[in-house]
Amino acid sequence: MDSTLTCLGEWMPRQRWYANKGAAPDLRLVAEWDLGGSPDARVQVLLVCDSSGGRPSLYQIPVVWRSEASPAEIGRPHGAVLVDGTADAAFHAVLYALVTRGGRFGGADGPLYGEPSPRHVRGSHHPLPATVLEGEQSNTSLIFRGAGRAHPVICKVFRQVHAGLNPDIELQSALSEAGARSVPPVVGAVSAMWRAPGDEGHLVAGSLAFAQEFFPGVQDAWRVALRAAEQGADFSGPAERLGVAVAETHAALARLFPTRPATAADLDRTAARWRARLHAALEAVPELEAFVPAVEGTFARALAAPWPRLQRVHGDLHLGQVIDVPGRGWVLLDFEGEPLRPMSERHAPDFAVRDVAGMLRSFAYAADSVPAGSTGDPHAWAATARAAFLRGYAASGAAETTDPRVLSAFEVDKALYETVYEARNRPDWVRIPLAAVERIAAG
Ligand SMILES: Nc1ncnc2c1ncn2[C@@H]1O[C@H](COP(=O)(O)OP(=O)(O)O)[C@@H](O)[C@H]1O
Ligand SMILES: O=P(O)(O)O[C@H]1O[C@H](CO)[C@@H](O[C@H]2O[C@H](CO)[C@@H](O)[C@H](O)[C@H]2O)[C@H](O)[C@H]1O
Repeated sequence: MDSTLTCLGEWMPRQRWYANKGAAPDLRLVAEWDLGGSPDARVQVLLVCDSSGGRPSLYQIPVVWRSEASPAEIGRPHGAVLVDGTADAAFHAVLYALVTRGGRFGGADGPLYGEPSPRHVRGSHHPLPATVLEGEQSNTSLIFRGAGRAHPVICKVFRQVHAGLNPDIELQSALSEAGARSVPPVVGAVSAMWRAPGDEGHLVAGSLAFAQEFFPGVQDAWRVALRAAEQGADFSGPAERLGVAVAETHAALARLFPTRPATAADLDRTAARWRARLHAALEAVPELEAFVPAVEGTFARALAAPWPRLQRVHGDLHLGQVIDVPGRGWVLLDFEGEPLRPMSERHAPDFAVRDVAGMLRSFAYAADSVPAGSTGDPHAWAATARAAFLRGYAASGAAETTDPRVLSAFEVDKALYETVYEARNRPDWVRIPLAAVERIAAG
């Protein structure tokens, strides 16, 4: 009869959030918490360490143990029915209570606890059943539509978990508390303490879930921009407002968290990371070899230019991370940074130009995704959106503008990151960042 870990090992590689695609997971249980439920639906949160990749990764797997078959079944360890908690109403109810009302559950090494935000108005209502947000997500988000006057809530269950406060929670909570309207109001969070899977096994605390108000009926800008690019419809108005919103968010982050001038050591570290990404991209997509001299040239020109200050940033800004909310304006989501970057780097002050470059790459991504034969000229569309975004960013006067040589280098670096990301997750899309590197190389 299969064990729980065997069932998880067969199920995890089929999940979008499983990072080490192509390998069989090598799993070890690190922590588990019993979160109640009923005798027919026992709710647990498991932390499992996967050592199949180069670097061990710790995954959060909420589960529900049921006696009857379920459409969200993971497997049947020891004859019982093990269900994916994110698709099960019993886990939804516990999660909603944790983020809106708080609570604490003991574990062998430390507790799992929920904390509502001090600004969140606690409701006594019961949520309607949650739905899982569809889409290509690194995590799993649940939407609670709520009853009565309660606001809908989106709760992101982090799949890869790390010691320390998740930057998504850290940055968005600080911005929201400072009154920024460019992030959704915070509802609450879930954290836990566990023994780190390394040799020393010391006790650490980390984030498991983050809940914010959900804006219903708003499409993410990727879908909106893609449609505009397909139709050749002008996007310069929204792009310019988006530039202003990103600049104001950068300025707010620079007020809320420490900033410092870039030193020679920062430039060396950045250059080393650019080169490491170039090598990773070459391994994933050997066709890039022909463009190496041009890429190296872009890096060298940037390193000779003046550099901006370091500060906390979004870290993975693209059109899929922003929504244009009627009556509120542009809202930025998901401040977790790039999923392929180590968490220690994502917590550190960085260059705001990384976000600007990410958004510029995204306009180009939309243009390169337009099916052949559509009306309009997608590349002219992207050029107009790009110029409008940069105009908004500079005109707001809120944030530092960066030397164009430094911006170009961050754009190439982002395209190299995208090459690796797409090779691992969506191989059919690799042609998009590859074409970008080729264009940059052609000058
Ligand atoms: N507060 C919100 N209101 C409306 N839509 C949201 C909200 N938060 C997230 N979304 C939608 O969910 C998608 C995924 O959320 P995100 O935080 O980017 O998750 P992930 O870290 O898994 O990529 C976003 O692109 C957006 O479309
Ligand atoms: O949203 P995530 O933090 O999970 O970001 C990762 O996945 C993104 C794709 O979902 C990826 O973004 C790339 O594709 C987008 C279109 O789907 C495009 O808008 C972006 O410009 C492009 O980078 C992102 O790089 C990755 O970190």
